Amino acid sequence: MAAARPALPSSPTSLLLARSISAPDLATAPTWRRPRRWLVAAAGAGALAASASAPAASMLLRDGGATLLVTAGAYSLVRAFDALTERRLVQQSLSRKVVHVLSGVFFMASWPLFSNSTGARFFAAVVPFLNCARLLTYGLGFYSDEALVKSVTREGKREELLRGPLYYVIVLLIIVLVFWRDSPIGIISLSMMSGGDGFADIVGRRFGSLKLPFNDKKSWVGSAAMFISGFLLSALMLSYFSWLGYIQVSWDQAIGKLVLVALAATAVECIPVTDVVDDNISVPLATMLVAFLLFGNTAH
Ligand SMILES: C/C(=C\COP(=O)(O)O)CCC[C@H](C)CCC[C@H](C)CCCC(C)C
Ligand SMILES: Nc1ccn([C@@H]2O[C@H](COP(=O)(O)OP(=O)(O)O)[C@@H](O)[C@H]2O)c(=O)n1
Repeated sequence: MAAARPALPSSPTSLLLARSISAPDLATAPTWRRPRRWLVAAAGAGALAASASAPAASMLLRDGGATLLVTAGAYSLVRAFDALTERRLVQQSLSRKVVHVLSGVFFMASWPLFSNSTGARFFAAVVPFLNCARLLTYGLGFYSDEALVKSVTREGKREELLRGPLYYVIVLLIIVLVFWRDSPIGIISLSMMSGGDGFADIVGRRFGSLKLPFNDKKSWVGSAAMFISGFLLSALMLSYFSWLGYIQVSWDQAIGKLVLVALAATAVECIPVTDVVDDNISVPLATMLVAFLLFGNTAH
């Protein structure tokens, strides 16, 4: 009586495995040549795991690639302004502020490069984290990076890296981890810090002859530039993320709320507390508070 034929495995890999010993051989093959049941089961499990984790693998690949790309972008931005400052095509104080504006805006604009996985924000957070480490390393003098110092400091002193620039990048890290791209609070806070505060300096230094009565270091024009650029950039970035489907914006209410948030951020920026709290801390914190009170966690 012919020996009972073992049931052929059904999953793709185990079929492949079994095919290496064709079906008729299975019945007559000596025991040592029959695939062990555990081996067939393991191969089947592997095939199932591989087919189930394909999307996860592609997300991992996408997030890893986006992290590398944005990190390279950050490095290139600083290098570009180092070259412009070196060739005296851009003043050092202007270079710092343009890097201040562009790094926040470009970083926010890069967020859709990352996948929809729950871990995507942690990949995005790697970029400000690496720049934190970079600013600390060079600001504390463990190594020197003249390009970085020239493009993001006013007086070319490495210790300056440990104040404004470091606070700025820490705020970027917090915004990515806490709010990410599906909350208007982070988008508006980053817009006010990068666009608002950045243009307040750029415009105020040039045209700000009429100083504020309560703060002779700031001007009416600079504060107006803060309000207008912060409001416009916030509206632009809310539109960007809304258009991409990350948030829903009810513009009939959002515009009025954005005006109030921009007013609050501008008020905080112009009060004379810079000696106590850096603008890169006070402006985003004030914006987060007011945006949370007005928007909650939705942009309605
Ligand atoms: C100069 C900066 C802050 C100083 O502000 P303030 O004291 O003058 O008010 C900004 C420092 C930027 C930092 C060196 C680089 C940050 C890069 C960012 C995390 C990612 C940008 C990516 C994008 C694609 C360019
Ligand atoms: N509201 C403002 C803000 C800045 N500014 C001008 O920009 C310069 C730098 O501003 P700031 O001290 O806020 O600079 P950061 O602390 O943002 O780097 C000030 O000394 C003013 O000349 C202004 O005129 N009005």
